[in-house]
Amino acid sequence: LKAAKGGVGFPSSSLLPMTGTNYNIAKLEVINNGKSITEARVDIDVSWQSLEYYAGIAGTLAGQHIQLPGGSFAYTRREALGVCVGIGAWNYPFQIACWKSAPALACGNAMVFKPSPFTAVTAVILAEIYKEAGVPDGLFNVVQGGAETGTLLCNHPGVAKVSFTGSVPTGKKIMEMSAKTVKQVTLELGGKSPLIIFKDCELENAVRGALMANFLTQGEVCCNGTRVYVQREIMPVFLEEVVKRTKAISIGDPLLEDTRMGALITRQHLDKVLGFVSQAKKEGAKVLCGGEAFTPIEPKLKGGYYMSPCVLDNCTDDMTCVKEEIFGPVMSVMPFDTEEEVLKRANNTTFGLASGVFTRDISRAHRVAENLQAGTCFINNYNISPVEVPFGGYKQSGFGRENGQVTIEYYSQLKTVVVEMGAVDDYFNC
Ligand SMILES: NC(=O)C1=CN([C@@H]2O[C@H](COP(=O)(O)OP(=O)(O)OC[C@H]3O[C@@H](n4cnc5c(N)ncnc54)[C@H](O)[C@@H]3O)[C@@H](O)[C@H]2O)C=CC1
Repeated sequence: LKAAKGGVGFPSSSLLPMTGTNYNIAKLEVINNGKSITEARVDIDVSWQSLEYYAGIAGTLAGQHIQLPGGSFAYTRREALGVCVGIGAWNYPFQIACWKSAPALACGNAMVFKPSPFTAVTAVILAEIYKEAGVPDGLFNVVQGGAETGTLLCNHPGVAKVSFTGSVPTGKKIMEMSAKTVKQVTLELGGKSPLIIFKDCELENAVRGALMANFLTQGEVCCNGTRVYVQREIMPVFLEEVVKRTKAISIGDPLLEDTRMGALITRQHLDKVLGFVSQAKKEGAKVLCGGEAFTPIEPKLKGGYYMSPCVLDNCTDDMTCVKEEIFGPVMSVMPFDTEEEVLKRANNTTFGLASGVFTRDISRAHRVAENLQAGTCFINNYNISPVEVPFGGYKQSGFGRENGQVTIEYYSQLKTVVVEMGAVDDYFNC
């Protein structure tokens, strides 16, 4: 691992060259996960930005001074919670480890991080980086394992908080286990987010946005906008463009610079995603492109878990592909007529992680953003997650936030200190 890592230290400029520490971590992330090197590099950039951001915030943590009658006063101290557990999913292994550990350490906590067993490697690299940067032993720890290890961590009486990224069913279990000793919990769970495209949109951007909303990391992105609602008048031209571009996505060796879609995480997951496409066909959806297992021409990639990105037409709100999280490169497209109607349909889900709207009408854009029941609404773009901006869900997509200043609230607690400057009341007359 050390050899693969190459260099030492955190860079301080934005997007780095294709050599050096970041590139080597990105390469390992590709091997870990199967995503393209281009995306992995962005993940690693976002990760070090998270470390720098919270390192900067650490020195600004402060309480409040509150004047009371008679010269007395109170003040608040922002204090650490103690040992925090981070449990990660396999889609953004290094980034999730950074998004959890950076605010945790900045608030003075220790973290025990458990990566997904499918992507065990890069969290260890993060531990090595912390060590080389001077973090004392024991402050950031990586524990490997699956559900059993996660269960032990969540039940441990010495743990103050669990921050979890993963599926809704596991999130519910984590909450139940944490309740036994009243641990604080942050849950970043799944989604089935709506992307609403109005007829007055800038079409080129909307089409690019739909691709951004569906096909990053082979579609294995929790906040993806997989329910694409398109206003009826522009449906034919939208479909033509989106299908043309989806067919042009280069699938194959994720370590090559030109590749834009790599392999899914496991054979089992690939079969599950392909199963969703078959089910969609049975329920009446029309496959406009993709949705099949894909074999790249390079002999070494035969047997890899590749599939062609899929656009489904003729979808209706009651179909399985529209209701359930697929977590693969499958976009379901549906027509709508009015704003009121599409908002009702968009909100008719138990999830609430993200949402998006494309329109040139600024009043409508903000009205739609206000009325969508989701933790994030992207206007005229999709899947942009700068570290300064809070990220998290509504409804069964979870609670608590990652990124942004607000995350400090989720990794610290307030102590109130009350100071009496006068005499204590003789309340009991004795
Ligand atoms: N909201 C968000 O930010 C994100 C959500 N996800 C969601 O995660 C899912 C895919 O990721 P997976 O790794 O398959 O999810 P998962 O829920 O199966 O596993 C996530 C993590 O929890 C651990 N785990 C599993 N059972 C556990 C238990 N009983 N107790 C404690 N830990 C346990 C796993 O080992 C893994 O580290 C998708 O549904 C996706 O939507 C994924 C990435 C980001």
